[in-house]
Amino acid sequence: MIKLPLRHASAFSRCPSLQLRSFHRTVQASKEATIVPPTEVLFSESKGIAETVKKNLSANGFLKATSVQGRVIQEVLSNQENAVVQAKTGTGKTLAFLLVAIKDMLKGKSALHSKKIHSVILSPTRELALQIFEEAKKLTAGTNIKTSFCIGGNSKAMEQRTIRKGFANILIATPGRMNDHLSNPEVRSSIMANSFILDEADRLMDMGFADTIKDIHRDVARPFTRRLCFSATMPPKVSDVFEVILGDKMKIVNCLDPNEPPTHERVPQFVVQTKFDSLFHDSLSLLRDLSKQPSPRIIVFLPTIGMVDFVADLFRSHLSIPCFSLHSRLSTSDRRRITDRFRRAPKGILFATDVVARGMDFPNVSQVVQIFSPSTLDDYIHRIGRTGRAGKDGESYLVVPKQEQPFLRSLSKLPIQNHSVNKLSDEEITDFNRDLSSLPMETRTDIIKPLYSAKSHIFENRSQSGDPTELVLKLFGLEDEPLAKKELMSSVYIKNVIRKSSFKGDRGFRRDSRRPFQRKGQKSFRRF
Ligand SMILES: Nc1ncnc2c1ncn2[C@@H]1O[C@H](COP(=O)(O)OP(=O)(O)OP(=O)(O)O)[C@@H](O)[C@H]1O
Repeated sequence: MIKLPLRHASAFSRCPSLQLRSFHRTVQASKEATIVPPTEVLFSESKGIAETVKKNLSANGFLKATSVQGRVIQEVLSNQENAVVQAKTGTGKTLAFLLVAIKDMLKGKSALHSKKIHSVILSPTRELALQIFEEAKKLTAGTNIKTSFCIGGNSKAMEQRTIRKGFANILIATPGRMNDHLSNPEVRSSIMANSFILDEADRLMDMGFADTIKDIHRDVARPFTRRLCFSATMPPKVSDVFEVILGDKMKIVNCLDPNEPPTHERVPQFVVQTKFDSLFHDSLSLLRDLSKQPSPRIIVFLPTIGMVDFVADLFRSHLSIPCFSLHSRLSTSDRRRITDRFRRAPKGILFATDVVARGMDFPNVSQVVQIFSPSTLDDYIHRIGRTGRAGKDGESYLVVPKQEQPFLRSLSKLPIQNHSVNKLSDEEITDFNRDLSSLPMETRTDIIKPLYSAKSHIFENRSQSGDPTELVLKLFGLEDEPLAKKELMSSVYIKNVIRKSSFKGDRGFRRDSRRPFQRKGQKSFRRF
């Protein structure tokens, strides 16, 4: 039980970055103290929540606040302070910040008939922005509060009309599209923001959006605007950027018990370590076994857009369960359609990139499977957070080649157990390999190149991994295709990896998400 001194964040130094750095140190340091869980908070008895909103909460089955919601109601809703809020995945952070946005808006009676934008909420992905929009609509039903969204791929003209007509008191947006709109003076003059909220705040800073976020903050925030940053992970490296957003005074609400892992104990975590050329076979065998459970709803994360389509198409005919694939190269309408179909499917497997790794709240996801490791430990935490939400159970499987030991070492503090899959029979392997080899060589070679770039840390230590081109050629059934090897060796991805692998020794696993080819300080526009 840790009585975190964090509740008196103002006791920290006036310098916010020191506050946040102290926050990180304090959370780490306070091992021996005791966490005081919040008292049970019933929405119906909470101050600062409008009666209509209370009715909407009850109508949606939300009677009691979760831990983070209770802390936000008690420590943030009741004042005007900026705040950084950290809580585990799937614990209701969205509702927590929406309650603040609505309360801050209703504090001035004028807001009830206002045509202004009183709350700007930024999300790292279109899917998450739409999900927050749906939750905001439920909460504000029956009030005069209008909610809208601005996301890439949506009609910009229609969004501007919505803003001009005053139908966006709460505006949920992705950073790029929000920044576009802010170049329009009419949009800028429509903003009277009582709150500026960053959901998945560390991701927003990490995706190379930091400068864009600062630009939006400059155009949106007024002296009276409350700034809020929410996430399950707050790596120290974001402290400096937060300083620009949060100003010189902030409340730090940390719901993580530093004596517990940042993941959910009710979600057992397994790792399947395979030989490189058995990665597909073992992944398929695992998914086959998981598909036999009563209501299998599985999300499979893969490292590149090409791998998502390739593996989904290759596995589909070997699995007896609907398979969906989702990534950022699809149109917004296709992304919405696939997201909705998986959300409603009684059973199915969604193969995806990290486009759904954060925030996405698909109901009753039974397992998360990751084929190859994610880029960072935080990404691992967010990905497995797609299951075991709202107190439900789930399972997590990480299927990696033995060359990914450096990443597994970074998971050493998490309760991960080894798992052995039932091996495919020789006949099943022959059947699978026949399908694999029937795919055009160019298609398979094209998939390998970005995979090389995404997983180059595996290959840099050639003494451990062997000849990396041989490994991946064999995985894709191209070991006997000299043209494929020639094509690979001539590609820039491979040249960079081989150049970097000339450095001796195990470069170890990267602690941050900078791509291996990124020069220090280069923006990381991670596409997923
Ligand atoms: N008070 C509540 N009572 C019951 N269920 C709730 C409550 N608040 C939220 N939920 C449900 O919990 C689930 C997770 O909520 P939400 O997506 O906001 O989590 P999160 O903390 O934002 O997760 P992530 O860190 O992954 O973004 C949702 O299905 C939501 O409807």
